[in-house]
Amino acid sequence: MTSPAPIHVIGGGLAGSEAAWQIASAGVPVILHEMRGVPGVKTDAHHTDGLAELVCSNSFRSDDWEYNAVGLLHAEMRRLDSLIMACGDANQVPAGGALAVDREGFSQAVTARLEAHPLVTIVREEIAGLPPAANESNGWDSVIVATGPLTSPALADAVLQLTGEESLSFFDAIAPIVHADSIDFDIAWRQSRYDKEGPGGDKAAYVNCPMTKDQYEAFIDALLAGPKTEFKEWENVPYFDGCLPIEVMAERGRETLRHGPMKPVGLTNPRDPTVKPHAIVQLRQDNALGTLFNMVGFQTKLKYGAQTDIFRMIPGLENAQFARLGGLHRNTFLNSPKLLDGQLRLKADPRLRFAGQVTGVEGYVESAAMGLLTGRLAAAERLGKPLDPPPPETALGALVAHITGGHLEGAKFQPMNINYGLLPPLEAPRQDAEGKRIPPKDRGRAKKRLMSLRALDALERWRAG
Ligand SMILES: Cc1cc2nc3c(=O)[nH]c(=O)nc-3n(C[C@H](O)[C@H](O)[C@H](O)COP(=O)(O)OP(=O)(O)OC[C@H]3O[C@@H](n4cnc5c(N)ncnc54)[C@H](O)[C@@H]3O)c2cc1C
Repeated sequence: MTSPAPIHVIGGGLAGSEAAWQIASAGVPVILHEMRGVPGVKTDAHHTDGLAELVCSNSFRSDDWEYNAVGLLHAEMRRLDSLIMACGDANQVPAGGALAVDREGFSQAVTARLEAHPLVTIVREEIAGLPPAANESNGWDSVIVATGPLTSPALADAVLQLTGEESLSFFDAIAPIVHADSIDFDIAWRQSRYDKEGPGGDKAAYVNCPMTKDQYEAFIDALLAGPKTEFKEWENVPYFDGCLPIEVMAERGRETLRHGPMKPVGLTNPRDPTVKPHAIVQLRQDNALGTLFNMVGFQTKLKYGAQTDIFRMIPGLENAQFARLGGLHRNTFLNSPKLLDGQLRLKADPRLRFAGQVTGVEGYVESAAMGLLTGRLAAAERLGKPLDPPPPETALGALVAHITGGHLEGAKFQPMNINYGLLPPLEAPRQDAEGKRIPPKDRGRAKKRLMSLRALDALERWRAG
């Protein structure tokens, strides 16, 4: 039997290494192109030539599959023979409930496993533009682009040419995202400014959180005093006027926010219609499922711990659970909901699949997870047995569904971590398996466990075909 033509993977980071492993494991040859290792060529964040280098923290975050969405993603990836998880597990260092790894040992293990695989060829070179034209045997008809948040400029420019101005971002400006079921609707209410109807006919698209003068002043004090993350020298993220960090707006004057994202006009608090709030924080639906809301205009460089403390000062958000916190980073990522199909192929040139952070997922584990999926999808296609992605009840399927379609149309697409809000909602259980009443305070946690069990069950059914 003749061997199938190879698949090319560009970028040997978290996503590309995992994709290459999955392709080779399916019996398909793979050529992995990584530019680090060429003298003088590297990104601003990488320091070594090792594959799957962790550029910052050494943590894969929580390893708790029952109650944490990233822990669930770990569990799903382990069941699908993930190289990144196997090397992470083999190189773990003590970190409580988190999975943290010895970064050098981890990267060396990934590199060694790939180098030793007979179907993997590693080429140290930059692909400095669109991949070459395909012929019958060179394999360039199936390419996975996994070049990460710091994709080399030559390749990023070529993708930009192919997809158009609005399609590739070089920075993210992320406002915090809150789980809808953690908002206190005894305080917050739904209404659009001036009851203006949206294109879908909705006059109550926003969630509004009112503030008195004292609450506003205390909030501004906290914003000004809160610890901020510094930019690295090379990051040099420009502040665009439309998306200034909220604390920078506050620094420009104590009233700036009241005339900007927190302006209290065109809104009436139904519980106190005659009193005009001094300021109002608005949240807008962020995903098609309606389980997540983003804080409008609240992009921030505040440190994560400070964000939760300060944003829980907002009336209605005292018990907010954050699906993700805000940030501003250098980050090359596609407008995936517009550009990619459900197989993570570029609609404008379907021989190109994208994987990793460049697709608009965020984090080591999420990036590797997208590598795992694209590797499997590309290998299945090469073998003439196309595969559907896992169902959205799984963490893997939920991530793909979000970046390729679950993000709300019209809203600006911003990178996303895995979280339970991306999975189809479930009613919080009132009783446990033995029929014992679950107290209301424990129901959210019980719901997460049910969602995790549902996910692993759905994954097994998908795996069984
Ligand atoms: C400074 C920084 C800090 C971060 N810190 C964290 C953190 O602490 N925790 C976390 O979970 N996530 C973090 N992230 C986010 C993200 O999860 C990681 O960047 C992750 O490595 C993304 O995986 P990836 O495979 O998509 O990209 P990468 O791991 O960056 O891999 C991309 C690879 O492609 C190569 N490459 C680029 N262009 C080309 C080309 N044209 N030809 C050939 N090769 C090319 C690069 O050299 C690189 O090896 C951070 C990101 C940045 C930028």
